[in-house]
Amino acid sequence: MITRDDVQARLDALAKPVGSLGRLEALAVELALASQSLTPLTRPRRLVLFAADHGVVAQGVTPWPSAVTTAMVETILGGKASSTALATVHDVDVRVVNAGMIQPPRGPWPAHFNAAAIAPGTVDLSCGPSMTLDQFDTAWALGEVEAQQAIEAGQRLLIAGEMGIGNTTAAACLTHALAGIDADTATGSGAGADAAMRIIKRDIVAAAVASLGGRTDKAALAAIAGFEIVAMAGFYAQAARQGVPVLLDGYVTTAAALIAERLCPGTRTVMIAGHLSAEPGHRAALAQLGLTPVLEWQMRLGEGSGALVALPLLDSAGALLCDVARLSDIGG
Ligand SMILES: O=C(O)c1ccc[n+]([C@@H]2O[C@H](COP(=O)([O-])O)[C@@H](O)[C@H]2O)c1
Ligand SMILES: Cc1cc2nc[nH]c2cc1C
Repeated sequence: MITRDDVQARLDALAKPVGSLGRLEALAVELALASQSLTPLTRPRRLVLFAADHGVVAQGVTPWPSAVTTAMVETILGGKASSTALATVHDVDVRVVNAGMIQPPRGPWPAHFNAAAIAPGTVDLSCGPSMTLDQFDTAWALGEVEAQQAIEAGQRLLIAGEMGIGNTTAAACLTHALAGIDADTATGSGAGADAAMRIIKRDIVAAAVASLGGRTDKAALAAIAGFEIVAMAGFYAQAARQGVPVLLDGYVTTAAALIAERLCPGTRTVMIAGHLSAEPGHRAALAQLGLTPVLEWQMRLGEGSGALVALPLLDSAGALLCDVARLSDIGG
């Protein structure tokens, strides 16, 4: 078991004044602890993008139609999305998973696309449970298998990203239920809700979580989650089981991380927070997991984009631990 003191001692012994690399040293500590290695690797790495649709879109919680989920997945598969541009420039392998879209992307599908769709979108969570327990288990297993395949392919760092119109409503419900913040703080503008739409969204979040009566067991979480969110939770849990670090993206991936930590305590030990999303509940969600974001850049895209922008800083932290001589080796 590598402790914080072990990593700090190694950093302090390097050929540099103690503490001279500031926050980068704190990030190196996080990476070493998450990897349980004093020489952690950040390559090769993979982004798995989970996509799904949300029945609650029918309530007017987002200005975008569900068809945009499909259009964006087609753009991602075509390598023309923000996420794929960032993944390419940072040497990140990409896979795309249809966890439950209403309309699958047009074929032909490339080999890096997993077409396993649980259902054509969730049930509207304002009308009843968004998914069955069986669907929850299937979504969880989908994420677990993606993580396991990535690890068996030699990936040393994993990122989950998501695409799903309406999924910030599910994320707000989960954060309200699991991070102890009220519905108003948990509810943001998502992909562009205006003030009136945000009030509708907040009231739906408040009512859905109130109907759980304080429960946060698997059945309760299944009632308010989305297929891509549960799949990401399974992905994180499997990465943790294998001791492989995960770099979190924004509000939606952190909602998945909260589910993983609730159902598989200890999953958070492999997590590093890439950035603080502009969604107002994100800070509390990260605090619940004991995480400090690398960047605070007011990003709110999803698709793994915030994690990808933070990634070069993680590479820098890893390079310190792997490639810098000790002061004692240079006669200092
Ligand atoms: O994760 C975040 O921090 C985040 C914040 C705002 C929006 N999003 C993305 O926007 C979409 C959901 O927004 P909405 O308003 O339709 O719920 C979904 O595709 C997410 O990837 C993601
Ligand atoms: C265009 C668009 C791209 C996205 N990527 C992630 N969420 C998104 C939401 C929209 C609306």
